[in-house]
Amino acid sequence: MTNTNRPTVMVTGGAGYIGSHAVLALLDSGWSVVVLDNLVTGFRWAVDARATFVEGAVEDDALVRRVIADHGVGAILHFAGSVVVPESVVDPLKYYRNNTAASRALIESAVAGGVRHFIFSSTAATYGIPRATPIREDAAQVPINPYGSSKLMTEWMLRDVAAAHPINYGALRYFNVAGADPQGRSGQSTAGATHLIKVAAEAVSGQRDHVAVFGSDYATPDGTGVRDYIHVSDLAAAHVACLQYLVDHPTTNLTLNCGYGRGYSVLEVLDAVDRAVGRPIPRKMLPRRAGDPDALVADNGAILATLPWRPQYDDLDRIVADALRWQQHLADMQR
Ligand SMILES: NC(=O)c1ccc[n+]([C@@H]2O[C@H](COP(=O)([O-])OP(=O)(O)OC[C@H]3O[C@@H](n4cnc5c(N)ncnc54)[C@H](O)[C@@H]3O)[C@@H](O)[C@H]2O)c1
Ligand SMILES: O=c1ccn([C@@H]2O[C@H](COP(=O)(O)OP(=O)(O)O[C@H]3O[C@H](CO)[C@@H](O)[C@H](O)[C@H]3O)[C@@H](O)[C@H]2O)c(=O)[nH]1
Repeated sequence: MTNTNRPTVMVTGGAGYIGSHAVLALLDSGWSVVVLDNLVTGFRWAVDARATFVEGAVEDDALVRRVIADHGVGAILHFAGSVVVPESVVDPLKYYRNNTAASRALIESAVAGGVRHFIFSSTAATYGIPRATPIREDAAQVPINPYGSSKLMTEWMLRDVAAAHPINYGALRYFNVAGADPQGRSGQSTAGATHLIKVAAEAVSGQRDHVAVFGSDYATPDGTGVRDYIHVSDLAAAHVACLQYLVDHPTTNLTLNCGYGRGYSVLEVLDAVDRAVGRPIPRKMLPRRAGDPDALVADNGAILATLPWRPQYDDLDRIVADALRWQQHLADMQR
């Protein structure tokens, strides 16, 4: 579709965890989608058959410009990137290349190709250690790792580019994304996961013999880290709502936290997993992991006030159940 109200959407990283759910949400809402992904951590099978798939990198200027022109791309949802915080500490240049520099190239191609709308996967990691929680969008952004810095620089590029060129943007700062498509069409599939709920799901399916609890001396009610877990399908729906807003308000930009505004501790999450499977999954109390803040909880007042988005799956047990079901599906596929 090249109609300006419903432009074709290019989804970078659409073969990855969050991107594949956004592709489903866009397609289910009637948008035309072309996915661009180099499959470094994504999976070709994760891309719904209704979308066009192009294998390639966002920093491949010639390819990206050809895709924009050939498909009449009018909006980009940019999920592609490197996402492992501890890896960013040991290999920061990878993150400045694949997140910051690659995004710079993509944004330049977008401007050159006349793309009018751009949504960027930002992160609560741009806040660093918050002074106050819940965190508002106007809180200081002082990232404590290269991953967060690489993402913050992309937010700055978008701010400056939108002031200079006819493009508007949404910077969506995700809190902790978890769960899987309730219809079982996608989920978190990358091996070697570090995310708590994914790690716990691997322990349930027998791929790990325990879950490590990193730190029990945090300034939180039970001493373990507190996070705001958002169901990936609610997050995907927020992207569709954001896109429609950008199309309807072509001179407005949005920077929005994506979370439920409520935190759960590591132990509360593991209790939910135990409840779901009806047996205790072994836990090992370990020292703190480097760079983990005590608590990260979103103030989600802005997204609720701006978009018609309302969470459908704001329930830890539901998030855990969907994650476990997807993990079982992956295990069955590997058999
Ligand atoms: N998972 C979270 O909790 C979380 C939280 C905050 C922000 N984010 C952001 O959300 C986005 C998606 O994360 P995810 O968890 O789905 O990760 P993911 O690794 O599953 O998805 C990333 C996708 O991008 C692709 N990709 C990577 N580099 C590319 C490049 N240069 N060109 C083309 N494709 C490339 C990968 O193959 C993969 O399919 C990332 O930008 C991440 O920083 C994730
Ligand atoms: O095996 C594990 C894994 C995690 N944790 C703890 O669980 C909490 C959540 O950790 P994790 O799931 O790894 O997420 P975060 O480190 O909070 O980071 C995620 O959430 C951020 C936004 O809040 C994103 O920017 C990052 O990309 C994403 O990895 C933290 O307190 C961890 O210390 C454990 O105790 N054991």
